[in-house]
Amino acid sequence: MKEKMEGFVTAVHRDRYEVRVDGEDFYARLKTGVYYSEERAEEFPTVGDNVELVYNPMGDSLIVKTKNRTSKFSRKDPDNGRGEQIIAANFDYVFIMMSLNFDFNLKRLERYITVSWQSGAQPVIVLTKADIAEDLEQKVEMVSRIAIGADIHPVSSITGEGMEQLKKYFEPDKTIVFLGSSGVGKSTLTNYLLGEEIMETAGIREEDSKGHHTTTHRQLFVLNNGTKIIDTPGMRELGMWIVDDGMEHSFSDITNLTMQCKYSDCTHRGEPCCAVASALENGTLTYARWKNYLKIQKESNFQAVKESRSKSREIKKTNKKMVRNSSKVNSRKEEW
Ligand SMILES: Nc1nc2c(ncn2[C@@H]2O[C@H](COP(=O)(O)OP(=O)(O)OP(=O)(O)O)[C@@H](O)[C@H]2O)c(=O)[nH]1
Ligand SMILES: [Zn+2]
Repeated sequence: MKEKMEGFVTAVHRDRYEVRVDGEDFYARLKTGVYYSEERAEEFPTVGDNVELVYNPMGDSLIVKTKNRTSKFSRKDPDNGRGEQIIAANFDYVFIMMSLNFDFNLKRLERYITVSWQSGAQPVIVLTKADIAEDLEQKVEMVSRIAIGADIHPVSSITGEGMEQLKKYFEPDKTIVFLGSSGVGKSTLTNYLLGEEIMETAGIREEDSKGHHTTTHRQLFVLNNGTKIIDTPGMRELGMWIVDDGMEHSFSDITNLTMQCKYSDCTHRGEPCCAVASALENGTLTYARWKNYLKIQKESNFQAVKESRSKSREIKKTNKKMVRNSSKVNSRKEEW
């Protein structure tokens, strides 16, 4: 008898998945007929995905369905037929972790915030190593100017500062994904919270005793209270993120300004009555933020142009007229 089960993916290996079903872990593989058939509709599962699988008592179970996602991090992947690689799925909060010492970088933070809004989850800014921060207040103030709509928590895993406020995110049934450079203190923070025995997992203890980082093997772990944490190495590479819609959130101050320009097609390059120019002049918008906005936007436009090009190639085969229109749109975008 084939038994169908539902679970979520806790780790992705080369061609094998770890799936947790009712607190028990199973190894599983993709069912070829579903995932590799010509007309397949199933998305490859990633860490955090809810999947259906058919239990196999003799070996690896078979994943037969990837359920719809509530949120996702995706990266451009030219090698993948879909042009997109999903790195994590179904999380509620993105802990954007940045240390308050040498790792502190507002430009990168603006990027992190953008990809977080894009993901569909709520960004939470966690500024680590508050104990060794210079100019703490000043830095928090700088962050608050760019982190529109996100809570900011300066914390220290050494002194415990700020930890109390973080606990509210660690609720049963919530999933938190960690986003941040190597060395910002993700493992230390997790262990700190574990040490307080709010939550712990066997998986973590196991790896700690070997002296390994908690992040080397398990990519999703479940705390005792039911909170899920996703910490995958894939989250560390920031390049090639898909950011299009996220910009409206993360740069909502600039989006609002551009709507106040006199001309609706203002390019903000010297037209009269340009709200962006005035804001730059009176200092309500910094040049650094404006430049970073343009840079991120340019990258995402570039991607949009590339995508519509490859789409138009597909269409070309069947409909030449549509291609003409689509290349018109492309050339307008490129002029920008
Ligand atoms: N002073 C201070 N040092 C910290 C704090 N948190 C972490 N560290 C130190 O920063 C270093 C890196 O911490 P990790 O927790 O390993 O960083 P990580 O983000 O997990 O790094 P990866 O696993 O490589 O992604 C270690 O030497 C920690 O002791 C903190 O709050 N204050
Ligand atoms: Zn303008």
